[in-house]
Amino acid sequence: MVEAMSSQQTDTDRLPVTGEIVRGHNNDFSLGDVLGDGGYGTVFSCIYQGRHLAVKVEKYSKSMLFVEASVLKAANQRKLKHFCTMFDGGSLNKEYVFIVMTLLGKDLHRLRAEQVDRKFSMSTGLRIAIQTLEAIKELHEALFMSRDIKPGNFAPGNRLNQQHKNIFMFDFGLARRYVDKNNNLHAPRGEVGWRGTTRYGSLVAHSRQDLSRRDDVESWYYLLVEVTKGCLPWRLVTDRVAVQQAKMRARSEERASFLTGCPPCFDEILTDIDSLSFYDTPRYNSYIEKLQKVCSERGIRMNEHWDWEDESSVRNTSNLASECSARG
Ligand SMILES: Nc1ncnc2c1ncn2[C@@H]1O[C@H](COP(=O)(O)OP(=O)(O)OP(=O)(O)O)[C@@H](O)[C@H]1O
Repeated sequence: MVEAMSSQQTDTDRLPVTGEIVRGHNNDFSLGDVLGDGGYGTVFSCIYQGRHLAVKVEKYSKSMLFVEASVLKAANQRKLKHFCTMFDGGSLNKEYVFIVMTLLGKDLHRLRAEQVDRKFSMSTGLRIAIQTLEAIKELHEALFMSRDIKPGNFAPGNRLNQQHKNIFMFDFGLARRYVDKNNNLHAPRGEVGWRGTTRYGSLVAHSRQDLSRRDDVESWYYLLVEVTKGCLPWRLVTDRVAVQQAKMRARSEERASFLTGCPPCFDEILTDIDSLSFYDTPRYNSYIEKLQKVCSERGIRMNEHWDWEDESSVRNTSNLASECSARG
């Protein structure tokens, strides 16, 4: 649907704007409001035949949308629950490429920032953790790894489409197949460049080594602590080496304070993730079962309201910027 293109910048590169019509392989789509901006493109809302959709557009020469399209195609063939449906896609000359997909709600990074004290309830946090790990398991079963697991790459579905109870994974710009054409696991390539996001990167990523499925799960673990506890110790640290050191202390002398207030099974999950090597298949089900057990012990039902569906837990966002810099 969307083909690989040259990485060379062309002088025809441009992005369409709201009101413009983009022509897919099957249909034309009129671009609505801007929902978000990414590295090389923009995501627009779109209504097509009464359906609420999102159109992600990237400049032609910079685009990685062909990777994204491959992931969604594999996910859709398998009817995976936590992935958008890709309805169409295309390109215009050498100007831009686009894909048309399921419309999602705000991402989990933004939703947490809008909560009182930037903190989800334990109910919302644990249920996010379970669904995001299910999504990672599905992605891995489709033979891709994300290499950029973080709250900003997950979002609930849209209420307009009755998908608001389901958390979706999106943005596969850094995704990679971890098997070759014969379905054999790729061998580690030795030292590679940094990929992903400093706050959620695994220790292997910090040491610039090649990533595997276990690194997605380690990144998920940082997401788990952040969405349940409300923050990570290195939230205000920007220097990558200092973040790496903080992640190492969180496993040794600062382990107790890192996991203060967390259910005891978080400690067991971290020990287990740290025991995995490059080729191992992570024990997703074991972690999901542990988190489900915590939910049932605390009387948390899987279909409860999310915090963001409850007006009283959403704060006035006018002071967001100053509080963010104070709290990280
Ligand atoms: N299907 C969707 N429905 C609704 N909003 C979306 C959808 N996909 C992306 N967005 C919004 O657009 C923003 C940018 O999307 P995305 O992260 O896919 O782009 P990107 O270019 O890869 O971004 P980045 O450079 O931040 O990695 C997201 O944060 C999100 O708010």
